[in-house]
Amino acid sequence: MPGTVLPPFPDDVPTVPLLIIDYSLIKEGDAREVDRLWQAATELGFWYLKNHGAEEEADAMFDTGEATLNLPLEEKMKFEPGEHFLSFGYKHAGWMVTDKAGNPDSVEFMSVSKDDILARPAVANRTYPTPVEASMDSSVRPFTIKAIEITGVLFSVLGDRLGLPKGMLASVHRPDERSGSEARFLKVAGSLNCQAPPEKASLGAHTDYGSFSFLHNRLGGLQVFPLGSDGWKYVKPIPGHAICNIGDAMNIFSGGILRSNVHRIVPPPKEQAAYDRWSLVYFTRPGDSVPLEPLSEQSAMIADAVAKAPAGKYNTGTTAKGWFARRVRNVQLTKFTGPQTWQAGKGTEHQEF
Ligand SMILES: O=C(O)CCC(=O)C(=O)O
Ligand SMILES: [Fe+2]
Repeated sequence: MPGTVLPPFPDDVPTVPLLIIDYSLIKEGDAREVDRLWQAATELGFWYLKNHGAEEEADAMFDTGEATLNLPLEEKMKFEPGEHFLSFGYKHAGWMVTDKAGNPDSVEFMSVSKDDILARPAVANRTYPTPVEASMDSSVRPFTIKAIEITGVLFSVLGDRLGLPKGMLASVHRPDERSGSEARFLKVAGSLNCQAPPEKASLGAHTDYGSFSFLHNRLGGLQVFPLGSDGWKYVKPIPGHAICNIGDAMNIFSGGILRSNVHRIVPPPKEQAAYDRWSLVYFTRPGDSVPLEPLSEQSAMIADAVAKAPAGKYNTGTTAKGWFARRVRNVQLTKFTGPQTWQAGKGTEHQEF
């Protein structure tokens, strides 16, 4: 709630020391900072981003998210996507499974399609609750435009380092091509968190479906499982710092060079658990029709990585839209028939936990 003083993140829980990347230096082309970004994207696939210039837009979006997800359940349920949309609209807590045993999640989301945000007043996919529609000009579109701009700069730098022709990554993420890109508000009610054990997943272990996630946290609860680690580690929220991560599509395009790391949400640690957990993310996903295959013909470095990987590992045989649809479909509680459904919804780096 605006004005609520949140308890600090505890200093006695295991955290992952993400690299802090300075966006203003990346924009200037600072060679050392570009090296650090490359290290973050290839080793863990998660990093903090400071000086990104979207701080005010993100704050305004938290207000929009609270106004939206604090609506009565009955009102929010009018915006459930139904069968024909991928994820745009409202997802109630308990709609998804969190693990192969079929335990339900406890996160609710409102996901707003980039195509709707950029098309308003026209409707590209659907409409959203009044607080979202009424804030399109004041928060939703300004935040989205900043997120698209920041993502474009990071992709340009990562594309150069991958040996891709200039504009290659931009061409598979054109804002004017219909895609699964979306701004998402998330809430986990404190009343659910404080009854749950600290290890109970609110959102199960997953990799992100798309290319890149630009995430904003206030309370803890996000955890990452670094490769070779002895367990889950919290990502400590730092004011003004976004949390960025690579998703499956960039992992596939790069033949595995960029990492799409597994993460999950658990109740915020210790005293923080009693509070509602709000978060905000902009997901960049490739254009719907883009084949999800390594960009080997455009980069010798990617071709070499693919040649060294097990045969066919990165050949999905589907488009970005097909990949997204498969993953969303198989995580639904009502479609769950056993561990095989969970397995059928997995992404590039799924491991057993
Ligand atoms: O709320 C968070 O911190 C993470 C959300 C997330 O991982 C997702 O929506 O994919
Ligand atoms: Fe995620």
